[in-house]
Amino acid sequence: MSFILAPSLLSANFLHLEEEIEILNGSMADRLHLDIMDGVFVPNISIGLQQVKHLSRISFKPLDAHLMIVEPQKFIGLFRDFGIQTLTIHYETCTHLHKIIMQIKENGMKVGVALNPHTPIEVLTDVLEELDRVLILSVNPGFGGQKFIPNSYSKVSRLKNLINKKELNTSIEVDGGIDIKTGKMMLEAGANILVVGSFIFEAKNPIEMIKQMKGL
Ligand SMILES: O=C(CO)[C@H](O)[C@H](O)COP(=O)(O)O
Ligand SMILES: [Co+2]
Repeated sequence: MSFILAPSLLSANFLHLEEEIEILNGSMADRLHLDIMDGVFVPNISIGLQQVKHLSRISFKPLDAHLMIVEPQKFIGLFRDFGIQTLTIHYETCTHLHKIIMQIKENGMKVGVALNPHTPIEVLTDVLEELDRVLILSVNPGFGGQKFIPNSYSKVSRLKNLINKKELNTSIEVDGGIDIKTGKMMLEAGANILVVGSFIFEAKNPIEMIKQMKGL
């Protein structure tokens, strides 16, 4: 099946990020997923803006930023300057969601909206036309290595139906607890972008694991 594989750097070795990026540069990964956390929207803090700036200089892969931060609109220009290709914001952090979506597009980036596990897909009905992708969180955001929430399967398949009904080609990205088994399930449900963190970085040979996943 043709799909996009985006390793999440969250589970990489943060003491050796440069080497980790070099490994990914030489792998079959399609894109790189950067989890940005603020300790407010989610109970964790990950990488900061300076790290994103430097990572973007050495990555050969296009970069996606998954913003788990309040007031994401404050940082749109900075992420654009760092060369981020797709900026994904959380529905739950945006009072003026439509306005922020348009600001991201005006800044020349592709735009995604992420939904927490408890947030129904219907909240996006009136902005779906504006989106390049919807990110379905299949764990509660904040940490890598969590267990996949099975309800995400029907959520993706309902979203796929809504996208088809509206005759759109919006991408569906799934993030959290993805491995060979859950990844296959989600592709069957209608996802076309898989974000994979711990399953790749905790593998004995991450390059081989990426290759194996690409073969799904
Ligand atoms: O957004 C995230 C957590 O909030 C991460 O992208 C996600 O959890 C990936 O890690 P894993 O594949 O280990 O679940
Ligand atoms: Co993520």
